[in-house]
Amino acid sequence: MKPIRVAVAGANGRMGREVVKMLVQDETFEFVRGISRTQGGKDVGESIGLGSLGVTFSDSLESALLENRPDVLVDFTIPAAVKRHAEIALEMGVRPVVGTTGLAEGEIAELARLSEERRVGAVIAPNFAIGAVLMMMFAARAAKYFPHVEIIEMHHDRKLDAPSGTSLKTAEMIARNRPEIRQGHPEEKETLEGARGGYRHGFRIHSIRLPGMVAHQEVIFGGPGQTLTLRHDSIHRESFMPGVKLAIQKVMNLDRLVYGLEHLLEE
Ligand SMILES: NC(=O)C1=CN([C@@H]2O[C@H](COP(=O)(O)OP(=O)(O)OC[C@H]3O[C@@H](n4cnc5c(N)ncnc54)[C@H](O)[C@@H]3O)[C@@H](O)[C@H]2O)C=CC1
Ligand SMILES: O=C(O)C1=N[C@H](C(=O)O)C[C@H](O)C1
Repeated sequence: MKPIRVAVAGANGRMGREVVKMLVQDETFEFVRGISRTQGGKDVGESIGLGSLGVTFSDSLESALLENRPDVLVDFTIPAAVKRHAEIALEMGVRPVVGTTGLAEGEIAELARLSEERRVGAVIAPNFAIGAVLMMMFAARAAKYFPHVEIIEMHHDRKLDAPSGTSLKTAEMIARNRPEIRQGHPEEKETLEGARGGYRHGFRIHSIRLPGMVAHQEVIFGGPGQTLTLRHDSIHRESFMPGVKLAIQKVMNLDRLVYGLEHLLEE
Protein backbone atom coordinates (compact mmCIF):
# COMPACT_ATOMS: atom_id res chain seq x y z
CA MET A 1 0.00 0.00 0.00
CA LYS A 2 1.27 3.45 -0.93
CA PRO A 3 1.74 5.73 2.09
CA ILE A 4 -0.74 8.60 2.54
CA ARG A 5 1.02 11.85 1.61
CA VAL A 6 0.42 14.48 4.29
CA ALA A 7 1.24 18.20 4.52
CA VAL A 8 0.95 20.00 7.85
CA ALA A 9 -0.06 23.66 8.23
CA GLY A 10 1.27 25.05 11.49
CA ALA A 11 3.97 22.37 11.63
CA ASN A 12 6.10 24.55 13.91
CA GLY A 13 3.35 25.00 16.51
CA ARG A 14 2.68 22.93 19.64
CA MET A 15 0.25 20.58 17.88
CA GLY A 16 1.95 20.71 14.47
CA ARG A 17 5.23 19.43 15.93
CA GLU A 18 3.48 16.51 17.58
CA VAL A 19 1.74 15.67 14.28
CA VAL A 20 5.03 15.73 12.34
CA LYS A 21 6.62 13.45 14.97
CA MET A 22 3.71 11.02 14.64
CA LEU A 23 3.80 11.06 10.81
CA VAL A 24 7.53 10.39 10.48
CA GLN A 25 7.32 7.45 12.91
CA ASP A 26 4.55 5.72 10.95
CA GLU A 27 5.39 4.16 7.60
CA THR A 28 1.77 4.29 6.43
CA PHE A 29 2.25 8.08 6.15
CA GLU A 30 4.65 10.24 4.17
CA PHE A 31 5.22 13.72 5.57
CA VAL A 32 5.72 15.87 2.46
CA ARG A 33 5.63 19.55 3.51
CA GLY A 34 5.26 21.91 6.42
CA ILE A 35 3.38 25.18 6.00
CA SER A 36 4.31 28.11 8.22
CA ARG A 37 4.17 31.89 8.10
CA THR A 38 7.87 32.68 8.55
CA GLN A 39 9.97 29.52 8.23
CA GLY A 40 9.92 29.17 4.40
CA GLY A 41 12.83 27.09 3.02
CA LYS A 42 14.00 25.77 6.40
CA ASP A 43 14.13 22.04 7.14
CA VAL A 44 11.06 21.23 9.26
CA GLY A 45 12.83 18.56 11.31
CA GLU A 46 15.70 20.87 12.18
CA SER A 47 13.33 23.68 13.15
CA ILE A 48 11.33 21.49 15.51
CA GLY A 49 14.18 19.50 17.03
CA LEU A 50 13.79 16.18 15.17
CA GLY A 51 16.99 16.48 13.12
CA SER A 52 17.01 16.85 9.35
CA LEU A 53 13.94 15.30 7.66
CA GLY A 54 14.71 16.58 4.16
CA VAL A 55 11.27 18.23 4.16
CA THR A 56 11.06 22.01 4.05
CA PHE A 57 8.60 24.64 5.16
CA SER A 58 6.66 26.72 2.64
CA ASP A 59 5.18 30.07 3.62
CA SER A 60 2.54 29.68 0.90
CA LEU A 61 -0.12 27.01 1.24
CA GLU A 62 -1.02 27.17 -2.48
CA SER A 63 2.61 26.61 -3.58
CA ALA A 64 3.05 23.77 -1.10
CA LEU A 65 -0.07 21.98 -2.37
CA LEU A 66 0.87 22.55 -6.03
CA GLU A 67 4.48 21.42 -5.58
CA ASN A 68 3.89 18.43 -3.30
CA ARG A 69 0.39 17.22 -4.22
CA PRO A 70 -0.42 15.79 -0.79
CA ASP A 71 -3.47 13.55 -0.26
CA VAL A 72 -4.28 15.26 3.03
CA LEU A 73 -3.66 18.67 4.62
CA VAL A 74 -3.60 18.63 8.43
CA ASP A 75 -4.27 22.09 9.87
CA PHE A 76 -3.32 23.19 13.37
CA THR A 77 -2.94 26.94 12.92
CA ILE A 78 -5.04 29.84 14.14
CA PRO A 79 -8.74 30.76 13.95
CA ALA A 80 -8.03 33.61 11.50
CA ALA A 81 -6.33 31.33 8.95
CA VAL A 82 -8.09 27.98 9.10
CA LYS A 83 -11.19 28.67 6.99
CA ARG A 84 -9.17 29.92 4.00
CA HIS A 85 -6.73 27.01 4.38
CA ALA A 86 -9.54 24.47 4.23
CA GLU A 87 -11.09 26.23 1.23
CA ILE A 88 -7.80 26.28 -0.66
CA ALA A 89 -7.25 22.59 0.06
CA LEU A 90 -10.76 21.59 -1.05
CA GLU A 91 -10.48 23.69 -4.22
CA MET A 92 -7.20 21.93 -5.03
CA GLY A 93 -8.60 18.46 -4.36
CA VAL A 94 -6.63 17.97 -1.12
CA ARG A 95 -8.57 16.54 1.83
CA PRO A 96 -8.40 18.82 4.89
CA VAL A 97 -8.16 17.35 8.40
CA VAL A 98 -8.77 20.34 10.63
CA GLY A 99 -7.96 20.52 14.33
CA THR A 100 -7.84 24.30 14.57
CA THR A 101 -10.74 25.60 16.64
CA GLY A 102 -12.59 28.91 16.46
CA LEU A 103 -14.54 28.24 13.24
CA ALA A 104 -18.08 29.64 13.44
CA GLU A 105 -21.07 27.36 12.77
CA GLY A 106 -21.75 29.16 9.47
CA GLU A 107 -18.14 28.70 8.35
CA ILE A 108 -18.33 24.96 9.01
CA ALA A 109 -21.56 24.84 6.98
CA GLU A 110 -19.85 26.68 4.07
CA LEU A 111 -16.94 24.24 4.14
CA ALA A 112 -19.38 21.32 4.21
CA ARG A 113 -21.06 22.69 1.08
CA LEU A 114 -17.73 23.13 -0.71
CA SER A 115 -16.61 19.64 0.28
CA GLU A 116 -19.84 18.12 -1.06
CA GLU A 117 -19.71 20.21 -4.25
CA ARG A 118 -16.14 19.11 -4.98
CA ARG A 119 -16.67 15.59 -3.66
CA VAL A 120 -13.49 15.99 -1.63
CA GLY A 121 -13.63 14.52 1.88
CA ALA A 122 -12.86 16.62 4.94
CA VAL A 123 -12.75 16.18 8.71
CA ILE A 124 -13.13 18.95 11.27
CA ALA A 125 -12.68 17.74 14.85
CA PRO A 126 -12.54 20.19 17.73
CA ASN A 127 -10.91 17.46 19.82
CA PHE A 128 -8.91 14.47 18.56
CA ALA A 129 -8.38 12.88 22.00
CA ILE A 130 -10.50 9.72 22.05
CA GLY A 131 -11.15 10.20 25.79
CA ALA A 132 -12.52 13.68 25.18
CA VAL A 133 -14.74 12.39 22.38
CA LEU A 134 -16.09 9.68 24.71
CA MET A 135 -16.72 12.33 27.36
CA MET A 136 -18.79 14.32 24.85
CA MET A 137 -20.75 11.20 23.86
CA PHE A 138 -21.37 10.28 27.52
CA ALA A 139 -22.45 13.87 28.24
CA ALA A 140 -24.97 13.76 25.38
CA ARG A 141 -26.37 10.54 26.83
CA ALA A 142 -26.52 11.85 30.41
CA ALA A 143 -28.40 14.98 29.28
CA LYS A 144 -31.47 12.82 28.58
CA TYR A 145 -31.73 12.15 32.32
CA PHE A 146 -30.08 15.30 33.71
CA PRO A 147 -31.16 18.40 31.76
CA HIS A 148 -29.45 20.78 34.23
CA VAL A 149 -25.84 21.10 33.16
CA GLU A 150 -22.85 23.44 33.07
CA ILE A 151 -19.46 23.05 31.38
CA ILE A 152 -16.11 24.15 32.76
CA GLU A 153 -13.25 24.04 30.27
CA MET A 154 -9.65 24.67 31.34
CA HIS A 155 -6.71 25.35 29.05
CA HIS A 156 -3.15 26.69 28.93
CA ASP A 157 -2.92 30.48 28.74
CA ARG A 158 -1.60 30.61 25.14
CA LYS A 159 -4.99 29.64 23.76
CA LEU A 160 -6.56 32.21 21.39
CA ASP A 161 -10.22 31.17 21.41
CA ALA A 162 -12.74 31.04 24.25
CA PRO A 163 -14.76 29.06 24.86
CA SER A 164 -12.91 26.03 23.53
CA GLY A 165 -14.05 24.20 20.40
CA THR A 166 -14.56 21.10 22.55
CA SER A 167 -16.96 22.84 24.92
CA LEU A 168 -18.99 24.24 22.01
CA LYS A 169 -19.22 20.82 20.39
CA THR A 170 -20.18 19.25 23.74
CA ALA A 171 -22.89 21.88 24.16
CA GLU A 172 -24.22 21.14 20.67
CA MET A 173 -24.33 17.38 21.37
CA ILE A 174 -26.02 17.90 24.77
CA ALA A 175 -28.58 20.29 23.24
CA ARG A 176 -29.78 17.59 20.86
CA ASN A 177 -30.86 15.46 23.85
CA ARG A 178 -32.25 18.12 26.15
CA PRO A 179 -35.06 20.67 25.98
CA GLU A 180 -33.85 24.30 26.26
CA ILE A 181 -34.84 24.94 29.87
CA ARG A 182 -34.04 27.94 32.03
CA GLN A 183 -31.44 27.04 34.65
CA GLY A 184 -30.63 28.82 37.91
CA HIS A 185 -32.84 31.25 39.82
CA PRO A 186 -35.25 33.16 37.55
CA GLU A 187 -34.21 36.43 39.23
CA GLU A 188 -30.49 35.65 39.19
CA LYS A 189 -28.32 38.77 38.52
CA GLU A 190 -24.60 38.98 37.91
CA THR A 191 -22.95 41.48 40.24
CA LEU A 192 -19.63 40.77 38.50
CA GLU A 193 -19.85 40.69 34.71
CA GLY A 194 -19.09 37.24 33.30
CA ALA A 195 -19.47 35.46 36.65
CA ARG A 196 -22.06 33.07 35.20
CA GLY A 197 -20.02 32.31 32.08
CA GLY A 198 -21.15 32.29 28.46
CA TYR A 199 -24.69 31.24 27.54
CA ARG A 200 -25.10 28.55 24.87
CA HIS A 201 -28.08 26.31 24.05
CA GLY A 202 -29.72 27.22 27.38
CA PHE A 203 -26.78 26.61 29.69
CA ARG A 204 -23.43 28.04 30.74
CA ILE A 205 -19.85 27.47 29.64
CA HIS A 206 -17.01 28.71 31.86
CA SER A 207 -13.46 29.14 30.50
CA ILE A 208 -10.32 29.01 32.64
CA ARG A 209 -6.87 29.90 31.22
CA LEU A 210 -3.79 29.15 33.30
CA PRO A 211 -0.14 28.26 32.75
CA GLY A 212 0.54 24.64 33.69
CA MET A 213 -2.64 23.38 32.04
CA VAL A 214 -2.93 21.57 28.71
CA ALA A 215 -6.63 20.81 27.93
CA HIS A 216 -9.26 19.79 30.47
CA GLN A 217 -13.03 19.78 30.64
CA GLU A 218 -15.71 19.01 33.22
CA VAL A 219 -19.36 18.56 32.37
CA ILE A 220 -21.38 18.81 35.57
CA PHE A 221 -24.98 17.64 35.71
CA GLY A 222 -27.26 18.38 38.65
CA GLY A 223 -30.53 16.75 39.67
CA PRO A 224 -32.53 16.46 42.89
CA GLY A 225 -30.14 15.18 45.57
CA GLN A 226 -27.30 14.27 43.17
CA THR A 227 -24.67 15.54 40.77
CA LEU A 228 -22.79 13.75 38.03
CA THR A 229 -19.38 15.01 36.87
CA LEU A 230 -17.71 13.85 33.66
CA ARG A 231 -14.09 14.96 33.35
CA HIS A 232 -11.41 14.54 30.73
CA ASP A 233 -7.77 15.65 30.95
CA SER A 234 -5.23 15.86 28.17
CA ILE A 235 -1.98 16.07 30.09
CA HIS A 236 0.21 15.82 26.97
CA ARG A 237 -0.45 16.65 23.31
CA GLU A 238 0.37 13.05 22.34
CA SER A 239 -3.20 12.38 23.57
CA PHE A 240 -4.51 13.85 20.31
CA MET A 241 -2.41 11.72 17.95
CA PRO A 242 -4.48 8.49 17.73
CA GLY A 243 -7.44 10.63 16.67
CA VAL A 244 -5.42 12.59 14.11
CA LYS A 245 -4.14 9.31 12.67
CA LEU A 246 -7.67 7.89 12.46
CA ALA A 247 -8.97 11.04 10.76
CA ILE A 248 -6.19 10.98 8.13
CA GLN A 249 -6.97 7.34 7.36
CA LYS A 250 -10.75 7.80 7.25
CA VAL A 251 -10.77 11.03 5.22
CA MET A 252 -9.23 9.13 2.30
CA ASN A 253 -12.57 7.36 1.82
CA LEU A 254 -14.91 10.31 2.43
CA ASP A 255 -16.60 12.48 -0.18
CA ARG A 256 -18.15 14.98 2.24
CA LEU A 257 -17.22 16.84 5.40
CA VAL A 258 -17.49 15.10 8.77
CA TYR A 259 -17.66 17.38 11.83
CA GLY A 260 -16.59 15.53 14.97
CA LEU A 261 -14.48 12.45 15.53
CA GLU A 262 -17.44 10.66 17.14
CA HIS A 263 -18.73 10.02 13.60
CA LEU A 264 -15.53 8.13 12.71
CA LEU A 265 -15.32 5.87 15.77
CA GLU A 266 -16.47 2.26 15.50
CA GLU A 267 -19.75 1.51 17.33
N1 LIG B 1 -8.67 19.47 17.61
C1 LIG B 1 -7.83 19.16 18.59
O1 LIG B 1 -7.78 18.02 19.09
C2 LIG B 1 -6.92 20.22 19.08
C3 LIG B 1 -7.03 21.48 18.57
N2 LIG B 1 -6.16 22.45 18.94
C4 LIG B 1 -6.29 23.71 18.23
O2 LIG B 1 -5.24 23.76 17.26
C5 LIG B 1 -4.85 25.10 17.03
C6 LIG B 1 -3.35 25.21 17.20
O3 LIG B 1 -3.01 24.99 18.55
P1 LIG B 1 -1.48 25.04 19.03
O4 LIG B 1 -0.66 24.11 18.22
O5 LIG B 1 -1.52 24.90 20.50
O6 LIG B 1 -1.11 26.55 18.64
P2 LIG B 1 0.33 27.15 18.32
O7 LIG B 1 0.19 28.63 18.46
O8 LIG B 1 1.38 26.47 19.10
O9 LIG B 1 0.54 26.78 16.77
C7 LIG B 1 -0.06 27.42 15.71
C8 LIG B 1 0.96 27.49 14.61
O10 LIG B 1 0.33 27.94 13.42
C9 LIG B 1 1.21 28.84 12.77
N3 LIG B 1 0.42 29.69 11.88
C10 LIG B 1 -0.38 30.72 12.19
N4 LIG B 1 -0.94 31.23 11.09
C11 LIG B 1 -0.49 30.48 10.06
C12 LIG B 1 -0.71 30.51 8.66
N5 LIG B 1 -1.49 31.45 8.10
N6 LIG B 1 -0.09 29.58 7.90
C13 LIG B 1 0.70 28.64 8.44
N7 LIG B 1 0.96 28.58 9.77
C14 LIG B 1 0.36 29.48 10.56
C15 LIG B 1 1.87 29.61 13.91
O11 LIG B 1 3.07 30.22 13.48
C16 LIG B 1 2.10 28.49 14.91
O12 LIG B 1 3.33 27.86 14.70
C17 LIG B 1 -5.68 25.93 17.99
O13 LIG B 1 -6.81 26.42 17.32
C18 LIG B 1 -6.13 24.95 19.06
O14 LIG B 1 -7.33 25.31 19.67
C19 LIG B 1 -5.17 22.22 19.85
C20 LIG B 1 -5.04 20.99 20.42
C21 LIG B 1 -5.89 19.90 20.08
O1 LIG C 1 -6.01 25.06 22.27
C1 LIG C 1 -5.90 23.90 22.73
O2 LIG C 1 -4.89 23.53 23.35
C2 LIG C 1 -6.98 22.95 22.52
N1 LIG C 1 -7.96 23.28 21.75
C3 LIG C 1 -9.07 22.49 21.39
C4 LIG C 1 -10.36 23.15 21.83
O3 LIG C 1 -10.51 24.36 21.66
O4 LIG C 1 -11.24 22.45 22.30
C5 LIG C 1 -8.91 21.04 21.78
C6 LIG C 1 -8.21 20.82 23.07
O5 LIG C 1 -9.07 21.19 24.08
C7 LIG C 1 -6.90 21.60 23.11
